[in-house]
Amino acid sequence: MPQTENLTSYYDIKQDEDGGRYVEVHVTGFPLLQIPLLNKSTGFSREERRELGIEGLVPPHTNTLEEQKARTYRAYGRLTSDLERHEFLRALQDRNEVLFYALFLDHLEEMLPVLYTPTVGEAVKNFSGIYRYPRGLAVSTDDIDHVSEVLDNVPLNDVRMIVATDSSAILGLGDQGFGGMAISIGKLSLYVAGGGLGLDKTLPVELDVGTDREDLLADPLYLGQHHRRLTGREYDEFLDHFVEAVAERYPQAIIQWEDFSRATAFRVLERFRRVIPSFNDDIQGTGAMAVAGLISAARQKGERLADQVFVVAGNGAGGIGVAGMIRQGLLREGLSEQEVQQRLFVITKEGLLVEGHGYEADEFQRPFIQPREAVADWGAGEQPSLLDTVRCAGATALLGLTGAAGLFSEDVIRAMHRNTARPIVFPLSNPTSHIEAHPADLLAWTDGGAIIATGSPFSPVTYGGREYRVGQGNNAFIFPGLGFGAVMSRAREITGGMVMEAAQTLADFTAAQGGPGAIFPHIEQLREVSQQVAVRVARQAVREGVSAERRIRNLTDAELTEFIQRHQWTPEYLPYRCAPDARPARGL
Ligand SMILES: O=C([O-])CC(=O)C(=O)O
Ligand SMILES: [Mg+2]
Repeated sequence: MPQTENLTSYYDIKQDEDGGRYVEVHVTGFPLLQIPLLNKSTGFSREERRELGIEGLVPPHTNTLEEQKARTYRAYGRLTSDLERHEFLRALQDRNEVLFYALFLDHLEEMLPVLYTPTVGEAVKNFSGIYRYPRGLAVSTDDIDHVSEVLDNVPLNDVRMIVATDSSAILGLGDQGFGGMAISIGKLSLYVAGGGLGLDKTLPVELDVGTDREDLLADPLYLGQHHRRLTGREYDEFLDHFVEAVAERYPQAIIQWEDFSRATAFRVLERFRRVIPSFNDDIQGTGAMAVAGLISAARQKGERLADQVFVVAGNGAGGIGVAGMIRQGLLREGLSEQEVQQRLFVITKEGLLVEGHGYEADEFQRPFIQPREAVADWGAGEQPSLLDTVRCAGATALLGLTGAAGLFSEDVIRAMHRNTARPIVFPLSNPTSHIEAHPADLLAWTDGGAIIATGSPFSPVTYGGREYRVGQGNNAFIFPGLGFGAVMSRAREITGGMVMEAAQTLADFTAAQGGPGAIFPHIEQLREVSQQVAVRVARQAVREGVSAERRIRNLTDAELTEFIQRHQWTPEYLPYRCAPDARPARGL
């Protein structure tokens, strides 16, 4: 075990006599410049350089953060592909985090698609090729019996938010092995940029249980474990060890489960959600986002959720998660279970989720299985197709979570358009290459009537001389606020009520501030949305008695907002001082 000497932390944030904050660093000299959380690069003042032993190690001229941003943005402007831009920004993050977030927040709309969906999909696929810096924790099958030692190696003392994936269903891209780490990293950068969580409070995790991809297994340059995925008891034990070790090292941490295939997503969530506060982003985050968008879309038609007939294409974690949230939304509007069943249809790869095809074996999709009688008079055979279902059920809202590019064909959309002048169509699969239909086609096939939102970003589309903004229905509008609200309320559990509250907040925000015709807010509003989501989620945690944070129990709404704002991190350079006990390391 390596000696950690007596260093408990690399730095402390302190206050001077006048109440000004400064950073007291315990590490100085060359190593200080190697820690992205602390490195100000050319931003160190003359005095700091002298005191910290880095004179001569950075260029002579001292830059302000504004100047550094301008310089970096100019270099960024010279790049020619999105993957290159992604690598550039990630390299900046691994060098100087304050500058990275300052730049990212200034250019959120431009850079979100580069750091996150859709380009993050490319980063996942190419991860072994672009790997550079040890960001994030790899917990692999080699570590199964000493996960706590592995966690002890993480140089962060107070992690509150972990995004963990086993990479079995990354976006709509399927099994991606170790490359899924890029998703955990990307999601957490949104927690910081969008939610305002502190940099040192986040930990990306790749749970490397192996991969079933032959091409990866055969590739000596692939960086993950070269064996097939663990399954069954071994898999469960692996996760048990991981969760146990997290709870021990970071007792206040929340886990966001990300991109697990349906076979494990629901099981993992149920197994751990009361053991450690956790939620599944694809089931609950995507579900909440979709319901928020559907509320906004129905409102535009002067209707309610309960007036729609929903077809959800996809029975993975996202599809079943969305169906579950729609069901909750409909029940909340006063429909009975039976009425919900008559208005909510799920489509699998084989066709409608209907009785008699073995779907019953999966308890999580059971609530959405249609009884045979319901489709008996459709004249559509044993298992109606998507088109049959849209036509015969009279669908007015269609959501895609299949990863199947082009699934929403002209036939399907025209059939919907016969059901309603304003079909709600959300092709939500990510990245863009896997989308079920393109917004321009959807508008063309519905004479401009479709109400559209996509999971990946799209530029506005012109149809019939009018410009249509395409709302981005991405769980990025939910998870940073949901997670941050749970962190701030120190929630012991993330309840269904908290998730529903996040959805309602997003819908309310869109109505109030999204602009005319908006189904989702603008991406630049991400921080505002996330803050409101965090406040209302924290309030809901108190209401449900799951908040362990005494300080917020009796706060008014305004006070709670103020409390949350006060804890939101924003990128800035604080002055540095050298800790009295700091001992610069000498020589290699
Ligand atoms: O990552 C995204 O853009 C949204 C998401 O969770 C997914 O598609 O799996
Ligand atoms: Mg996901």
